Amino acid sequence: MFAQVIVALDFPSRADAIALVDKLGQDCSAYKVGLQLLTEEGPEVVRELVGRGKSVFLDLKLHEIPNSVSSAVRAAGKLGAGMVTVHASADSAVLRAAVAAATDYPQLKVLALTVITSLTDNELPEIGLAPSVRLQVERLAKLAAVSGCHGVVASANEATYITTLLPAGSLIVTPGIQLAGASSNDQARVATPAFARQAGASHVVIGRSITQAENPKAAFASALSSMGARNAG
Ligand SMILES: O=c1ccn([C@@H]2O[C@H](COP(=O)(O)O)[C@@H](O)[C@H]2O)c(=O)[nH]1
Repeated sequence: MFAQVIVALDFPSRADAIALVDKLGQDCSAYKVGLQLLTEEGPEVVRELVGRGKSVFLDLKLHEIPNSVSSAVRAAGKLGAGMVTVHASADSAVLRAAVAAATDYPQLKVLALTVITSLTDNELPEIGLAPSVRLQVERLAKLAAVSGCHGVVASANEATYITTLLPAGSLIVTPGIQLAGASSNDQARVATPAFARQAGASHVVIGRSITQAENPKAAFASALSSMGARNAG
């Protein structure tokens, strides 16, 4: 299976985001909308992407009481989002509420966020988590599985063992992807697209390596070709 590339539209405006979408054209079919663009522009930008036939990963990183998470997941489904994120550490009741809310929206997949890719073993003690990223990811991936989530978000470095913890066909979505020669910026658990694909990621999320590249179309093509894929589908 080819891993699909999702380009993160971390932009301050709709105009900037859509300019990038226009540059990539038919090559890219999946985009991530996160807190910056959503807060700046509201849900209309998601509707616009969906209207253009793009698949939208709405990265809300929900961590709330079950009723609020459930309502937000329904709102994501109504917008036509294809994926939405919930912090796995919110607990199994919250994850189950998210999955139940998504059942009315067949296109919508609930992803449980395990450990954010900017963290390493060094930061976990100060936030009261398991002593290693590996252990914390394992705990939360198992929780996601028993709660019925469609997949998880983790770094590509954990993807291989995550595949042994989740039901077959689960999504493993990996941010922290670095193209050759690009900076890792604030990411800590980084990997190349080729590594992520080999490790079993179903999707790679790439932001700045593409959006801030001199030639975003060429950067996107290089990510695809390094994974042995000919197109985004
Ligand atoms: O653990 C996580 C969860 C989400 N993200 C998001 O992915 C992109 C990565 O952007 P880059 O510019 O390629 O670093 C960004 O939108 C994050 O919010 C993540 O990085 N790690």
